[in-house]
Amino acid sequence: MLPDKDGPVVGGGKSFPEGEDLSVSLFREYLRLKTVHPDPDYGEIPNTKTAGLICRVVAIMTWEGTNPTLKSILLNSHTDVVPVYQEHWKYDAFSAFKDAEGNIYARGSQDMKCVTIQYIQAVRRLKAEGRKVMRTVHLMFVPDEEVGGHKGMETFVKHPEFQKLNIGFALDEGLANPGDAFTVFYGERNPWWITIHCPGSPGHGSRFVENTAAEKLRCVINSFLDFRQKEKHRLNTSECFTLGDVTTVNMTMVKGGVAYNVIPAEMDVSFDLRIPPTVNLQEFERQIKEWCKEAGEDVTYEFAQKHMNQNLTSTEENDPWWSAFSAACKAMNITLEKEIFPAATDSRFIRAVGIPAIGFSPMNRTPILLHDHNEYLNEHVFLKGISVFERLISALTSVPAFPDEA
Ligand SMILES: CSCC[C@H](NC(C)=O)C(=O)O
Ligand SMILES: [Zn+2]
Ligand SMILES: [Zn+2]
Repeated sequence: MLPDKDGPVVGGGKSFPEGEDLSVSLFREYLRLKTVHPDPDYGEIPNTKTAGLICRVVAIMTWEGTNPTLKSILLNSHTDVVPVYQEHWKYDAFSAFKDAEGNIYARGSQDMKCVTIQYIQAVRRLKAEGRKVMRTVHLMFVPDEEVGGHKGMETFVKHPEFQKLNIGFALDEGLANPGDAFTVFYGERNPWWITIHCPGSPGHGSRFVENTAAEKLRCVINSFLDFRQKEKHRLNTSECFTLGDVTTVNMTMVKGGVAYNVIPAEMDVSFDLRIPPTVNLQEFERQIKEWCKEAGEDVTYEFAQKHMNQNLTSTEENDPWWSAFSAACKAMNITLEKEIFPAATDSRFIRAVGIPAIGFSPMNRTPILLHDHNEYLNEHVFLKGISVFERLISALTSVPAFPDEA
């Protein structure tokens, strides 16, 4: 249940700084909760901690529409945040310190505790104005997005409780935009995390042993990094490309060897690949197979992540959801920049079950600081975002019934 009027929802009974907007106080209060990996505290669930169980909570708040049989709107946000290197922060990363310019420093201030509170406050304001919505709104708070979403959204989208929500359209996180425009994401690159195993002949470190693991490893690394160079060049020489339009390749782990003078029997290398939805994934895997074959005998690969779904959310003007979203932004004089999200969010699981989803965190004139040291968000940008969500929620909940919903 959402409260009807302004009043402390989080941290009830606490006094907030005098003169501060209540929404800002609630935001800072939420930032102080340590939902940080590797041991996020998702709340006090009786007996789970004492029983030594791992607690993963999905919370849903519902604002029922006047026509609850119609498809609903999902406002999704994750509750966890990534760890910090506290020594590199100007302030305690969980104190939500606000400086003289109104910049609020905290882990999660951009990713994505701001959006969570903005959703809640937008709904609260609409309700306080006595507004009714035609389509039902669900606010969903999910754990574990930052560690791949396996025990969070990936599992939950397959649950009957999720299906019962009858979601027609979803909003989820986006990224800040340093300029005046706001960025919206209508798709994501597929993450592939791959390890290549290079076995070879062992022997004494003083000899020219044939068929060594290192020679194969070198060949594999060259193939992947040559491709990386080409993609980087493609990005840097095209005016209209963003990171989401090219494949990134990063070598992130190398393993192998036991001593200076023992030629190892195996060396392994791992890569983080992010592949745009326009790439033919089967062909790309064939290319990887070819690189392994060229590297030598018995070079094999295995995936730790291999996402194959390439669903995109329509941003055509004749799409009713997009048309409502973009018209609301136009009415607010907001310029939108449409992009493919370069990393992976919970939207990929939502799109994979056929629900259109837009990644949107309303933060313009803000440097992209997610996962970075000194992540911050200005309170005025944060407050503007609440008004933006008010308009968007009104517009999306008013999308007329489709023929199949009547
Ligand atoms: C592949 S699961 C990991 C998810 C993580 N998401 C973000 C937004 O950093 C990533 O893209 O690495
Ligand atoms: Zn996030
Ligand atoms: Zn994140």
